[in-house]
Amino acid sequence: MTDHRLDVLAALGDEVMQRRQASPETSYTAKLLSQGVEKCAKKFGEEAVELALAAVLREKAHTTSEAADVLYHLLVLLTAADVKLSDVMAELARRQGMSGLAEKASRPKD
Ligand SMILES: N=c1c2ncn([C@@H]3O[C@H](COP(=O)(O)OP(=O)(O)OP(=O)(O)O)[C@@H](O)[C@H]3O)c2ncn1[C@@H]1O[C@H](COP(=O)(O)O)[C@@H](O)[C@H]1O
Repeated sequence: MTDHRLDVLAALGDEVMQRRQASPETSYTAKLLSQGVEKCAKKFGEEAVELALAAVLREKAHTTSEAADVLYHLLVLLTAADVKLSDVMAELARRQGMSGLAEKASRPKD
């Protein structure tokens, strides 16, 4: 079943990408992007830790809001890293139907 609320993620992804052109004075996203991929990666990592802690503490409403922060900061990080959300979705689609164990076994060995 398709949940059309997932369209919010794609729309936010477009908005975040457009913020590359915006002023850091008026846009939080533009401010983060102007500080480079390292700053965006740091923010993403912090938000991910906050999400993990909320989940471990079984705080459902807090986990929901931290997950929203993580998704937003993931979109900012992807933009900073010049990676398209559509390419991430294509990778997920490619994996669909394949067990995680089979996917792991199919990875190239170092
Ligand atoms: N979804 C979000 C969103 N989620 C979280 N955040 C911001 O992420 C920040 C995280 O909080 P922190 O206290 O950790 O950040 P901080 O202390 O301000 O940052 P640092 O000093 O650590 O750099 C907050 O300022 C939140 O407002 C977001 N900022 C923007 N968006 C959306 O992004 C779009 C573009 O927003 P602007 O770029 O601000 O126009 C809009 O649709 C917004 O709703």
